[in-house]
Amino acid sequence: MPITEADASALDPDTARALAARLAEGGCEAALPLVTDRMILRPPVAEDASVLADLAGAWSVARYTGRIPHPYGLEDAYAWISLEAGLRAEGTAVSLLMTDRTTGTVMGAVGLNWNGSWPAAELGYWIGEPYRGRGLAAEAARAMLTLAFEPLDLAEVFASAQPENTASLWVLDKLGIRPDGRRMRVNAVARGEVWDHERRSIDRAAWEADRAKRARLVLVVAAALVDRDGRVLLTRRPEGKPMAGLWEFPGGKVHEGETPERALIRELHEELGLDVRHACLAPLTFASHAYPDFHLLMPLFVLRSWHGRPTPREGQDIAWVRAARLRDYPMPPADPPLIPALQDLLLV
Ligand SMILES: Nc1nc2c([nH]c(=O)n2[C@H]2C[C@H](O)[C@@H](COP(=O)(O)OP(=O)(O)OP(=O)(O)O)O2)c(=O)[nH]1
Repeated sequence: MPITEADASALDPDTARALAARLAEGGCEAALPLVTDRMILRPPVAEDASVLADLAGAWSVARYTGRIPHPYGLEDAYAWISLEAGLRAEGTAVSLLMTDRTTGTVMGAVGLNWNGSWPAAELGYWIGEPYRGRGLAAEAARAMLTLAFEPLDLAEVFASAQPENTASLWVLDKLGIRPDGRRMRVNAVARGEVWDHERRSIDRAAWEADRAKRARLVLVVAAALVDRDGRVLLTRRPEGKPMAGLWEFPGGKVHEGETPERALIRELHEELGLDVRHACLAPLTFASHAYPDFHLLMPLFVLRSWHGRPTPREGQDIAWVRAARLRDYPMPPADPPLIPALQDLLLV
């Protein structure tokens, strides 16, 4: 639904209350926090003030954002945290910190604000200097689109970026947030300027089409080969393949007309020169993971007996790894959730 100026900002108190309830943290009815492959996106709290002041205090952050003043100190961070808590509680905006899923480190912030533009929301984000170049802003912004169109049921998300801010333009392009022929004015407090920017937006229909494309299921089958010492065979994705260099369980795509078991027997022969019998394949668990352009569904079988010695036939490195050490090997993002099932099986 295209948003016109006349539709905008008709946010009645009941709608705002409903949106605030969906943003409240706690039960599984609530939308927050958001979990992505590498991050937990959660509201800021007072304890975050000093790290926020450090990260957002850098000119490299302030110069491209509208709302962050420069210099930016501890008091500014406290004020922002309390302002955002108020907006979230009243149901007119949500700002979340990008935190590392493993360490909890705060890396940046991402927000939606529909105060005055409802049912459209403005998307904004910034990322601290040490955490750039890893695609984190796009990952966080994608989660915000899901938040906007699903639990919050908004109709459009819009944004803008300075023409020389190529990293930010790349994020918007990647998410399908495209120029919509309109302009928007941004009050850039750090520079004391008013920018007149190309407005970019994505509406619900475009977001749903993109999501449907990315939901295409790809069935891959893989095996955890376990040797007599209880070690697991990992193979390293060779150069030239997507995710080259990461360690994975041997296997591959299930072809048309194949069962997962037949496909696995074929792949283990092609990749490692092994002969495997169907009866030796024991199902263990599965991975279900949303990659940017497809959804992976991957049953994982355990195999303790085979004919032949694993011999890499596609130039890949191989490693026999103790169950307790599996996390030391960088894996595709679909794989780490498989590790606990293997450790339960193999660690006594
Ligand atoms: N084999 C395997 N693939 C994995 C794992 N984890 C994971 O995300 N994948 C993904 C990577 C790829 O996108 C996809 C497997 O595709 P592939 O390209 O390796 O499969 P294939 O051998 O059939 O390749 P090809 O014929 O298309 O070249 O599954 C894993 O542990 N093992």
